[in-house]
Amino acid sequence: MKPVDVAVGILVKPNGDVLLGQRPAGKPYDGYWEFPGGKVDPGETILEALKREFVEELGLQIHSAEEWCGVEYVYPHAHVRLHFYISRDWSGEPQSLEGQAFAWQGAVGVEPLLPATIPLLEWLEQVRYS
Ligand SMILES: Nc1nc2c([nH]c(=O)n2[C@@H]2O[C@H](COP(=O)(O)OP(=O)(O)OP(=O)(O)O)[C@@H](O)[C@H]2O)c(=O)[nH]1
Repeated sequence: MKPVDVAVGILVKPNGDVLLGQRPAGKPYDGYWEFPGGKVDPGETILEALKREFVEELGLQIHSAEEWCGVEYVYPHAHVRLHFYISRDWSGEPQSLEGQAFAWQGAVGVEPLLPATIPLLEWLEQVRYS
């Protein structure tokens, strides 16, 4: 399976909370929580995809974001290459434009999380309050 590039954004509030979304019904792993994002379209940079996904899914504008880390994971339905970005420079209030639930979390307490996303939480503790 050829890897698919996915742009994923970790939006951090000044108090350190991060935004998570729940995958809607009908998608693989529906009901699982993830950091918002989606597949990079052909001809698009990862940052462009990130900004587009946040507008489409949540009505949020990301003004700038910093590349943080990459994780590759093979699911039964896909082989993904996740590009995680951190942004503290965004505007708007999240809206559920695709019917998904979302939540700002301090210590991440929502469950279940997508398997590829779980190791990120520990790393995140080291940067979110910096
Ligand atoms: N946005 C996001 N996707 C993640 C995370 N962790 C993770 O494994 N993924 C995987 O990355 C892919 C994201 O693509 P997507 O949400 O645009 O695509 P999808 O599977 O819903 O399919 P579709 O959009 O073609 O219907 C999925 O395969 C998803 O399982 C994460 O934290 N955030």
